[in-house]
This record gives sequence, C-alpha cells and structure tokens, in this order.
Amino acid sequence: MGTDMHALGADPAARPGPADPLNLREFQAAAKSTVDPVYYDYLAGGAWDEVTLRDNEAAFGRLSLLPRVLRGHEKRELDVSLFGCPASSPVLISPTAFHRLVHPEGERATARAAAATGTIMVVSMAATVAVGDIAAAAREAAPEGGPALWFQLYLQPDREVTEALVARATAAGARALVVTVDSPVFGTHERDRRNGFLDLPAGMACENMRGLPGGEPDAVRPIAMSPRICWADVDWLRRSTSLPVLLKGVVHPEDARLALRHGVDGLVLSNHGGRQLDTVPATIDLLPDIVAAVGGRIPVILDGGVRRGTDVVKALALGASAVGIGRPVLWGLAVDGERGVRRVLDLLRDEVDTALALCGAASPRDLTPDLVRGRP
Ligand SMILES: Cc1cc2nc3c(=O)[nH]c(=O)nc-3n(C[C@H](O)[C@H](O)[C@H](O)COP(=O)(O)O)c2cc1C
Ligand SMILES: CCCCCCC(=O)C(=O)O
Repeated sequence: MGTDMHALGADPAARPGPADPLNLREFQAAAKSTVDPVYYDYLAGGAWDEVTLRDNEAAFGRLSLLPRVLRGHEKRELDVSLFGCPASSPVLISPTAFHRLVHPEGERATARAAAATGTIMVVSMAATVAVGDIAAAAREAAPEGGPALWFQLYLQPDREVTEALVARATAAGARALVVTVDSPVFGTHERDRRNGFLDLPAGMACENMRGLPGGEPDAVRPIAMSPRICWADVDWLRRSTSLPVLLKGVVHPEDARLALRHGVDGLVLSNHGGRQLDTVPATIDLLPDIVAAVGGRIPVILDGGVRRGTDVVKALALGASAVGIGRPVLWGLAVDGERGVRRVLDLLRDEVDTALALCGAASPRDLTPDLVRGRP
C-alpha cells in the first residue's frame, strides 16, 4: 500500500470489489475463467517444454533488491522518453497477435487504454484490426498527444510486401519499427497442436495483411516467417525508412554488437515470451551481457515475465531503458476490455512507483546495478 493509502481510497467507487484483480497474476487467473480454453492455451502457452516461459518469471524471483534509505525524495518521476515518444512510465505494451480472440474491440480497445494512460503500444503485424484503425482509436482516446504507436514487423521475403507494410504503418503515424528477428520459423506450441488451434475463427484475420501487392485487392496474405531473412534485409530496411528501427529477439551479445554495426536504433531483449526457441535463458538473466555489449549507445528494452513493479525496477537497475509486457495486457483485455487494460497498466505503474520509493529512488535514472543482488 502506498503512503496515500490509495488501495483503501476515500472514493468508494474507486475501491476494488472483492473479486477485482489486485495484481497482474490475479488478472491472469480472472482471464483464465472467462477466455475459451483453446484461446487461453494459445495466449498463455510457450514452446515445447515451456522451460523458458516459466523461467522468464522465475528468474525475477531469484533476484533480490537491496534498497537505499534516507534519500529524501518526496515524489517520484516515472516518465520516460523513447525515440521522441513520451511515456508516462517505463512500461510499454509488447506486440501480441490476435486481440479480437479475447475481446470484440480487440486492438482498438488496447490502443485506447494505451493512449489514455500515456503508454507506448507496439502494434503487432498480426493484429486483428488494421494499424490505421488502431491509430484512429488511439487518437479518439488522446487527441492532443497523438498516438504513441510503434509497429512490429516480420520482414517478408518479398520486399515489395514489406515496403507496403512499412508505408501503411508510417501513414498511420507509427513512430518506430520493431523488427522481430527470433522467428525464422514459427515455434512449436504443443498446446495448440493438442487443441487443434491452427487458424483464426471465421470473421477474424490479420488485417494488416489485407490488400497487399501481388494479391487480390481484398485478399489477406499469410504472414511468412522466413529463414532466408538476414542482416542484408535489415540494411535494406534501414535504408528504406527514416523511422527508428529496433530489433526484437536479439539475445546473443555478439548479435547485439552486430546490430550496432548495422545501424539499428534500439534492441528489444526478448525470447518471445518463451514461444520460439525453448530453453533460451530468461531475459533478465541475459540483460547484463546485452547492456555491456551495447555500452549505452542504443536503448535496450526488455520483455518476458514482467509481472510486478519490482520486476520493472530490477530490469531498469540492470540497465534496461524500459520494459515491455505481453500477456498481462491480453488478460486485462479479456477481463474488462479497455478498462481492464487500463487497470493492468495503472496497477503496474503504481507498483513501480511504490517500489521506486522503497528503493530510495526518485526516478528510473536513480536505479543502479548495486541495488540488485543475486546477479546472474
Ligand atoms: C499471444 C501472444 C502473441 C504474440 N504475438 C507476437 C507478435 O505478433 N509479434 C511479436 O514480435 N511478438 C509476439 N509475442 C511476443 C511478445 O511480444 C512478447 O515478447 C512476450 O509476450 C513477452 O513476454 P510476456 O508475455 O511474459 O510479457 C506474442 C506473445 C504472445 C503471448
Ligand atoms: C503466422 C501468424 C503469425 C502470428 C504471430 C504470433 C506470435 O508471434 C506468437 O507468438 O503467437
């Protein structure tokens, strides 16, 4: 509970009811009881034995925080700015596919919540609403600032298709491109195989893939995950856009160094939430090596297993510029649409604020590696 006792606030309407989730894990439990079990397995599951999936969360628990005291900071400042996008907290929304599986408004609701809370949303290329419509929804919720949307991209073997996707995202107002590079093929999700979940239900599609070059005007092109994609494609993309280009899914320090040489603007340290190569280490365990490889030249954003404000503080203390959350946003969306996503983002922001205060820090900039014990 914070010093303002917000959890027992004076406004009874703002008080959580007995069944309201109080944290991100309770949101997952609430979502599990409402989402179709086949879709729940798709969202919650990971690759093969789900070792990485479990370890992403467990690894945060293995680290301890060693707070400083008597720092005299009355208030905290959580705002950050990433690639010219101001954000109200160092937590952004990682790209996740298919939001309409859990709520009819899908990505529109997520975008409204993001805009209303001042959160950067990375729109998945596999969104079930087109990026232009997502941006319009974000503008409705926060007309003054414009949407802080970034666009996630799987580089397509047909460059004309990638070009068209980048043009769409740019026209929609996306402020950065996040290229996912951990998916030369799609990871094996045995839960989905068991459940026979192989395709989207009727009436739902990857709307960003509709009407692309080389197809019928209304046809939805399948997303290609191609093992042919290589650094030359990153170079080509770098030349063909003026937007910042981040790579998502770099986990090896040598690849982080290569990313620098190829002119990449930022990294998302991610193992895809344990959904691609299983047994990759937890991202928080990889963070110190990636931060050392990058040497402060570009921002490093971490995602995977972030569920508590203390997780955020640990990642920032170990050198991340921000963190991303994937599944918790989907749990919020499933439980209560836009309001649920807002609640997830607000809960985590409050936790970060309290954790910063308890660490004796006034802002993420005050967090240093010595506050974290049990470093890998
Ligand atoms: C249901 C689901 C769909 C996802 N879809 C994408 C996607 O379309 N593109 C992508 O780069 N990552 C995708 N991811 C990975 C997330 O961006 C992120 O790396 C991961 O969810 C972070 O872990 P967390 O869920 O533990 O927070 C997806 C993850 C989930 C759970
Ligand atoms: C071939 C469809 C691509 C959807 C990608 C979704 C994703 O990345 C995931 O982890 O699921």
